[in-house]
Amino acid sequence: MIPAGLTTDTPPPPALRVAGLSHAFGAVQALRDVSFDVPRGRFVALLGVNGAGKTTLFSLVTRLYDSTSGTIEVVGHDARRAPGAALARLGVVFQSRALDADLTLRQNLLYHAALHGIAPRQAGPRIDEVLALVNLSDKLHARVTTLSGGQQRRAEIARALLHRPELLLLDEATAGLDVRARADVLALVRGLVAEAGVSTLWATHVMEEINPDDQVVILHKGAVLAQGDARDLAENEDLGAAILRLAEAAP
Ligand SMILES: Nc1ncnc2c1ncn2[C@@H]1O[C@H](COP(=O)(O)OP(=O)(O)OP(=O)(O)O)[C@@H](O)[C@H]1O
Repeated sequence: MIPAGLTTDTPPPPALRVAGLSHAFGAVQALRDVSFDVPRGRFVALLGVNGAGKTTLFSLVTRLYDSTSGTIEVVGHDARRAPGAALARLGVVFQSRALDADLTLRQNLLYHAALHGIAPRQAGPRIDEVLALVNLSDKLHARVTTLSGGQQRRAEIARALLHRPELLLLDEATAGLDVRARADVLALVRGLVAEAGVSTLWATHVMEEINPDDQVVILHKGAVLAQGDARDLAENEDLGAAILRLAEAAP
């Protein structure tokens, strides 16, 4: 007999669950027992200075490297046991460029649509859809080289959204942009979270990019120093100390 008000339904899995994840490059321990969740529909900031392990973490989640200890689940799908299902729900914007600079935006996106197995007939409308989401509809036939740095980043985000992922990973997405373009890209991603419900893991070393409503995971020397709501930063001594240590460690 189930008491009134309770149900047997299990809660839906988070967009991303990382549990006990470790990774070494030879003698270099890049990640140590890292655990955190990205809840559905949330913006989670992964904060860490250079070398903290953010890119290694992304490489493991995207299966660029095999994870041999710990687990990674994307919307409940184990990245190791069911990589196809996990990767289908994942969109990634890496630090390195993913678009061919000499091709037009349309040519680039058609190519990536084909890589994702999107049928040619569906690709056109899907490209229009993602370019509208990143405010680049008027650049469909522009060559990537003619776009500004901020527009190129937005185009990379459009590419990552082509297969309608539930989870978006962005690795230092504002790196190399001027102040205005940084703010535009960040506002765009926050809009995707708020309006399209895309769960997001935003890796950064810039504390100013974090809002009080965000959840924060602080990664330092491969380990999670602290995690929690950003608004608790001022009151939470552990988190405050972690931020301080992080700032002191920054180059
Ligand atoms: N392919 C590799 N071979 C050996 N060591 C590596 C390799 N990739 C990363 N590392 C090391 O692992 C640690 C974590 O690096 P990682 O690139 O993940 O950090 P990061 O937080 O993404 O920093 P950055 O923003 O500079 O890329 C560092 O000590 C780095 O030197």
